[in-house]
Amino acid sequence: MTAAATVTDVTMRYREHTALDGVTTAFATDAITGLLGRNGAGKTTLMQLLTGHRVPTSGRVEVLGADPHEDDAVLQRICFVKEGQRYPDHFRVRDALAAAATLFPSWDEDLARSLVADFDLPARRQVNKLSRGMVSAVGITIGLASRAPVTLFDEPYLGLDAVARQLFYDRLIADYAEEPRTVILSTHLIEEISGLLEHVVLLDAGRVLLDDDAETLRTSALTVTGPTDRIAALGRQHELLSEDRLGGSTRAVVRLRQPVDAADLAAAGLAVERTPLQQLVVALSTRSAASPAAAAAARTARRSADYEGAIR
Ligand SMILES: Nc1ncnc2c1ncn2[C@@H]1O[C@H](COP(=O)(O)OP(=O)(O)OP(=O)(O)O)[C@@H](O)[C@H]1O
Repeated sequence: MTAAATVTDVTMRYREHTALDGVTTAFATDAITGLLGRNGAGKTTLMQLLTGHRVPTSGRVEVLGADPHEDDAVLQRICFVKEGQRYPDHFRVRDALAAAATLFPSWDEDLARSLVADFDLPARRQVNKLSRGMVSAVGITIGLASRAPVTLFDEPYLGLDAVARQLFYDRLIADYAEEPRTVILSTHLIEEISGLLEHVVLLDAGRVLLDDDAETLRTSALTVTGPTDRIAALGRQHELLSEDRLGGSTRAVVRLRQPVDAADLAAAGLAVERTPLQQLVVALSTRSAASPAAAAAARTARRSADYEGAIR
């Protein structure tokens, strides 16, 4: 993998609070990465470091081969779309877009116009008179039309309705296909975007809990329902991330340690389904909160890439 951005052993402290704790990860060039994690996990902080808005307490951040905090040329190639972005009071929509057009060398005016039309944005209205969702649409328009080689969206959908969010996802994937670039997207609406993601970085309390390609993750876990004793037997061979019991039956999210044959599980009276990414993220984050020791062990255990193709 060639990396557009690397983060090496980065710790970020705000006075006594450690927001990021020894984070090491990389963001592949021309890939869409989902930066996931619970509230306060450290996603925005990591994005602020990647975009030169903050300097880490320790560790190294490199974007397009330079320290983003010290390199203006690199900053021109990074677009950061933040939740709740503020604009100068007098700015109309078209002023915000015109300002962005001067900032980003790869700005695509045609794309900007078509997004303004798609989102039904009133170009002459002041941004601070727009609805919350419309302000988000302005940010999304800037993020896409910037065509910046590294584009970060930090929960960019605040107030956007389901139709507008789908429009964002559709336009993102269409434009990315035409002009591949490095996209880092932080969101809590995991299921909505899971189909877009090629890679997932899951943060938990300032640490990397999971760092893997999305396809590997999709095949690394199963949701299995059946008699509790058989699920317990499965748990001796694999890792049960979560269990819900109802009478003598249990439904469990199982992280596979070695390949399993779904037909064998079915023959043993177990119903098997794929685990949606959101459910896997919830199960991993919940387990980590319940048992920090288990989470630490999991972090140092084999990456789930080792389970590639685990479901036959
Ligand atoms: N300027 C700051 N001063 C002090 N603490 C901060 C500051 N910014 C963030 N934090 C703390 O650092 C931790 C990580 O915050 P961050 O905003 O990076 O999380 P997040 O994953 O983006 O959360 P959310 O999903 O809720 O947006 C939180 O505990 C937060 O309270």
